[in-house]
Amino acid sequence: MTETKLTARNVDVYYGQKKAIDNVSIDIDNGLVTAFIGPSGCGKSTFLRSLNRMNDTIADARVTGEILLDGEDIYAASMDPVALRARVGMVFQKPNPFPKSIYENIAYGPRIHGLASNKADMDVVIERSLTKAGLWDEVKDRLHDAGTALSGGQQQRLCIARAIAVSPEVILMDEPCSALDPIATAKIEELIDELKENYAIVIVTHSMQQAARVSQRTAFFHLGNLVEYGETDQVFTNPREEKTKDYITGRYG
Ligand SMILES: Nc1ncnc2c1ncn2[C@@H]1O[C@H](COP(=O)(O)OP(=O)(O)OP(=O)(O)O)[C@@H](O)[C@H]1O
Repeated sequence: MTETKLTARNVDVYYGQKKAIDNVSIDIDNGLVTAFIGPSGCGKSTFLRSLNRMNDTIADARVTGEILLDGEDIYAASMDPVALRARVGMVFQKPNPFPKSIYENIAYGPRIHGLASNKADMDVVIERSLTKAGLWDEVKDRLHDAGTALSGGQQQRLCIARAIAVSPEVILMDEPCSALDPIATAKIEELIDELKENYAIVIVTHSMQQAARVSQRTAFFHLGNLVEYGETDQVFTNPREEKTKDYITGRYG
């Protein structure tokens, strides 16, 4: 039995006068991976960013409608966006470690959220996060080296470890493999598969092969609309909508 983690109801997102997302409603479930696919500019990243209020950081962006996390309105005045982004973490297209050590990259979040009261507790959080991100064995002897000195794929796993360190409930990934080679991509995909047991994961991807490999649900966006949402197998093998069919058969995009 899956349980709904995030619910969007009639969500519009505007940049100034321009509507980039039009009346999207979707339930995102725990314990599985949901892929957002669709042609460039269809609003996948915009909608993803509305799920943890990252659009707040873009001047001009405005979100209307309702987004609920475990039934709680994330746009309510009482919701602290910093606390929200710990619960709904994000991994970006380009790995973006802080210009600090591997250790400090992960320690930062738990420290500001008060999740480790002393060095021993922090060490446990660091080891646990790096282990879950599949990076511990590769970096355990050089935790004080710069995060930016790692390979691209390792940096992306470091960013995943950083998101995990604050015990999120949801992890949003915006094309997390687009800057990585096939081997590093395969590692991240394996990791996503392992992580889904404990989190709701949403991944924006340009690669339909990747969506088919890693996700259990797929949402197809087109021109700001959510055209089709369903089990990944169904969307790819038996799409309900003509537009979805055109996209997955490569007729446009
Ligand atoms: N910061 C911004 N200011 C103004 N318009 C924006 C901004 N970000 C995105 N847009 C516009 O909103 C629409 C949706 O863009 P978005 O980046 O969400 O699409 P996408 O599906 O993620 O595209 P891609 O796959 O190319 O990353 C596009 O028309 C884009 O030009």
